[in-house]
Amino acid sequence: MSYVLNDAADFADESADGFVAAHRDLVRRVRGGVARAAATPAGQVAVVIGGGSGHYPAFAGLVGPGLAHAAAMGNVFASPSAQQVHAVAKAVATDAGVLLTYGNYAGDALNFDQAQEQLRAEGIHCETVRVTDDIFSAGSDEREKRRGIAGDLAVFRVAGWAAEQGRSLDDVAALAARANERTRSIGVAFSGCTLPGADAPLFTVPEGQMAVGMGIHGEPGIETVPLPKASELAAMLVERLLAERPDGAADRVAVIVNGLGSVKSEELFVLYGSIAAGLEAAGLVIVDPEVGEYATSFEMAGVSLTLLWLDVELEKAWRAPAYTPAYRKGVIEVAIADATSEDAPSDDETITAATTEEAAAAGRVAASALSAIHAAIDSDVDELGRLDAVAGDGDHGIGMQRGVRAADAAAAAAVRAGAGAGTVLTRAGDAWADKAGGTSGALWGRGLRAIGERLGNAAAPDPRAVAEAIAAARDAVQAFGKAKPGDKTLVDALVPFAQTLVERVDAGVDLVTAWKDAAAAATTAARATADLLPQMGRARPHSQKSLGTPDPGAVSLALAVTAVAAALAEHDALEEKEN
Ligand SMILES: Nc1ncnc2c1ncn2[C@@H]1O[C@H](COP(=O)(O)OP(=O)(O)OP(=O)(O)O)[C@@H](O)[C@H]1O
Repeated sequence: MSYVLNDAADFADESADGFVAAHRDLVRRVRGGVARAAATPAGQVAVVIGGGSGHYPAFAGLVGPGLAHAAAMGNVFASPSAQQVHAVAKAVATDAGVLLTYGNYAGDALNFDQAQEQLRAEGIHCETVRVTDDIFSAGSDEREKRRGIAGDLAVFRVAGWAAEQGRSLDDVAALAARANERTRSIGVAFSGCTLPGADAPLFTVPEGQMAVGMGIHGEPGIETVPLPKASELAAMLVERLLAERPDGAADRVAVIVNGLGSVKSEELFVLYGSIAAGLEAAGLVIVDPEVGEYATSFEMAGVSLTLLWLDVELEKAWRAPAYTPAYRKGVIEVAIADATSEDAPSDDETITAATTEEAAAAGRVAASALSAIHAAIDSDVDELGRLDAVAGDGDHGIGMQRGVRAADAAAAAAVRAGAGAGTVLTRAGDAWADKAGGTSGALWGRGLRAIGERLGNAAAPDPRAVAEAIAAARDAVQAFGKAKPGDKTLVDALVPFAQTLVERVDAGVDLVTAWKDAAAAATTAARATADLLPQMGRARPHSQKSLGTPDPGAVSLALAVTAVAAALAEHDALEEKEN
C-alpha cells in the first residue's frame, strides 16, 4: 500500500511533477508526460514510449540519451489518453518522424493508435511497435496478442539507439520490431499490490505460493505453485524461456532480471547467480546483464526474466551507452539543461459565445448534467474501483473521477464564456479523454464529443434532437471501441439507453420522463452484465472470474445517466416554478 499520498486522484500527476523536479537536468514536463530536456536533434527520429503510471522506471525514468525521447504518462495503471500521446509526440517530433513503442494492452493500443492517426493527418510520419514479450499472456501462435512487460527495456534500448544513429523511421521501426521478435519474458508473483488510496489489494497471491505468469496488473497466470527455492525458481524461468528460443537465434543473449517492486536487490542477485549458471550451462553467452527494477507494479513482490536474443546489430544497440534518470550505462555526454526550461503549452482556443440566450441556457443545462455525473461518480468511486478489481485493473473509479472532474471544469469554463451546448459538450469530452486516459476515458470523450457535435450551438435542442445526439454517441462509441452488445462493456448499457430514449421520445413523452425511462433501462442492462463473459479490454483474460460481477463501465454509465435524469427533473421543476 502507499504510505505517502495526498489525494489518490492526483497521485500520478504529483509523482510526475516531483520526478521532473528531481531530474530537471535531464527531463522536462510536457503536456501529457515528460520529454528529454534537450530538443530532439534535427533529422533524428523521436522515440515516444508510454503507458500507465505505477510501473517506474517505466516509463518516465527511461527518457534520455540512449533510450526514449519522451514518455506519455497515464494515470495509475491506465493508458495515457490519445491527447496525451499526441501532445508528447508533438513536443519531440522532428521531420524524421516519430516511433511510438509501448507494451501491448488494449487501452494503450486504442489511445496510441488514435494519436498516430492524428499525427499522420497532421503530416508527421509515425510508426508503431508494440512490445509483446510476456510468453504466458498468449500462446506462441498468437504472439501479437501477448502483453508487454520488462522486455519493454530491450525494445526501447534498440529503438533509442537506432534513432540516435540517424536511421530513417522505417529502419528504426524495423529494428525495434526485430528486437521485439527476439525478446521473451516470463514473470512470477509472490504477492499482489494495492493502488494508492485503495483500502484493499488489487489482487493477492496466497501466502507461501507463487503465481506463474501473473501479469503486472494482476492478470492471472497459468498456475499457482508452492514457493520454490531460488535455484529451483531460476531453473524454471530459464527452462521456460529456452523452450521459446526464436528460430535461427545465435548463442548471445541480453538478460534482464527485473524486480516487480518489493523484491530486494540482494534477492535478485541470488536469483541471477542461478539464472546465469543455467544459461551458461545451456551454452549461451550472456551480454551485459541487467539486474534491478525496470518495470514494476507498486509494492508487488515478483520477478521476471527477459532474454533478448542478439545479433550483431542488436548487440551494438544493447551495449551502447545511455543516460536517463533510471538507466545509466557507459559514458555519454549529456548537456545539462537550463533548469527553467518548462514546456507546458496551453491549448486554450477562445470560446465563442452562443448567439442567443436560449442557446446559452442549453449550454448551462449541459454543464449541470456534467456536474451531476461528477457528483455521482465521486460518491461511487470506490465501488467502481472494487468492481473493476474483480477482473480488471481496479482503476475504473479513479479514471472516471479524473475524467469527469476535468469535463465538469471544462464545461463550467465554457459556460462562463457563454457557450452553447455543443461547445460545452465537445470541450467536456476532450477534457475527459485527455485527463482520464484508459479505455473508458477515450470512449467517454468520443461519446460526449459526438453529442456536442450533433446538438451544435444553434438553439435549445428539442427532445428528438437530444435522442438523436445520444444515438450518435452510441454509434461513435461502437465505431471506436468495436464492442457489440453482449461483450460485457459499457456498450451493454449505452445501447438500451439510446434505444429507449429514441422510442420514448418518438412516443411523444417529454424529455425528462423519456430520459428517466432510458436510464432505468441502462441500469437494468448494466446489472445484467453480471451474467456475461467479457470479450474486450483488460478484463478479457479473466473471463470466468468476472461472472457474477457487472461490468464496471456499464455500471458507471448507468450511474451517470441516472444522475442526469435527476438533474433534468430538477431543472424542469425550477423552470416551472420560475414561470
Ligand atoms: N472496446 C471497448 N468498447 C467499449 N467499452 C469498452 C471497451 N473496452 C473496455 N471497455 C469498457 O471500459 C471499462 C474499463 O475502463 P477503464 O478505463 O478502467 O479501462 P481499462 O480496460 O482498465 O484499460 P486501461 O487501464 O488500460 O485504460 C470496461 O468496464 C468496459 O465497460
